Amino acid sequence: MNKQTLFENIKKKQSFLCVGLDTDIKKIPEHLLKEEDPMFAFNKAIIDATAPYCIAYKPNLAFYESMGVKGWISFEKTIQYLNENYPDQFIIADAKRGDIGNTSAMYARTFFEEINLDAVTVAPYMGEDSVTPFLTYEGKWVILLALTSNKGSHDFQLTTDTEGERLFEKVLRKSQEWGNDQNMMYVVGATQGRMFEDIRKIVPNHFLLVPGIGAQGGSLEEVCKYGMNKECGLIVNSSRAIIYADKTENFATVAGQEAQKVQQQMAEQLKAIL
Ligand SMILES: O=C(O)c1cc(=O)[nH]c(=O)n1[C@@H]1O[C@H](COP(=O)(O)O)[C@@H](O)[C@H]1O
Repeated sequence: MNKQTLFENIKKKQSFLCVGLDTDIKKIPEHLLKEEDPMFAFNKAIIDATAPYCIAYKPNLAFYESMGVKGWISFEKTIQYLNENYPDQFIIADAKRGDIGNTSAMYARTFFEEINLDAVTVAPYMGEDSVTPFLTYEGKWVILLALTSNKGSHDFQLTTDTEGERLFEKVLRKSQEWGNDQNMMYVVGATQGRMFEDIRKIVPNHFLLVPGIGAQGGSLEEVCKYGMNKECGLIVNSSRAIIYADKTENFATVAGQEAQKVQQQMAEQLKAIL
């Protein structure tokens, strides 16, 4: 999916919500455990209920890989279900990969050839040759970790070099030599507040993937105030606050209602640019 189509979908849906499919077998409603594939059954119900209110889904690979082969099958079935039934959804593999060039090429093959995803999250730490193999696919996206939502972002990302440049700023600046706003996005945590101002000085036109509203307490208003650009430029993720809002047989309906609440807040914010 290209950037223009993504923005068209945002305008159409009045939403820039990404529902995070962090499907934990220990947290899904008990009645699903008797299904042949409980993780897929959960995802399917969540997707059907939330799809009108979001423009993207982000399955986090850790949740699937922790279940071994079974989890990988649930992951593949979920992607296939999305591709067949909701082709306008932007699908992100939250995998946080990156390795020496030939290994990164294998990761890219996994997510862009073997399984048909739009984007994959990539850690920039190993540098150019670890990122560029993901960028050789037309219409696919690399989402580079820049300034993450967690406490540990202070350990490296927010530290400053001798010239006063912070590490996340170096990531934003340097990576523009490898890709552009048509094939690269950046992860910026919703918990980072006013830092979005500094980020927009370096990458005014790129889309940002923003996790951290909901369970991690980040503010959607603040993200929009400092991070939104004229093409929205934001895909804001919420996982636990939506998918585990209810643990009863009614879970999917409640997840849909939670997604709709976020969508309504987003529609308000979009008035500033539309
Ligand atoms: O890459 C990510 O998506 C990510 C980066 C980041 O800085 N912080 C962050 O929370 N995430 C992911 O975003 C999701 C957040 O989930 P909730 O806190 O439940 O909404 C999880 O899948 C995290 O792994």
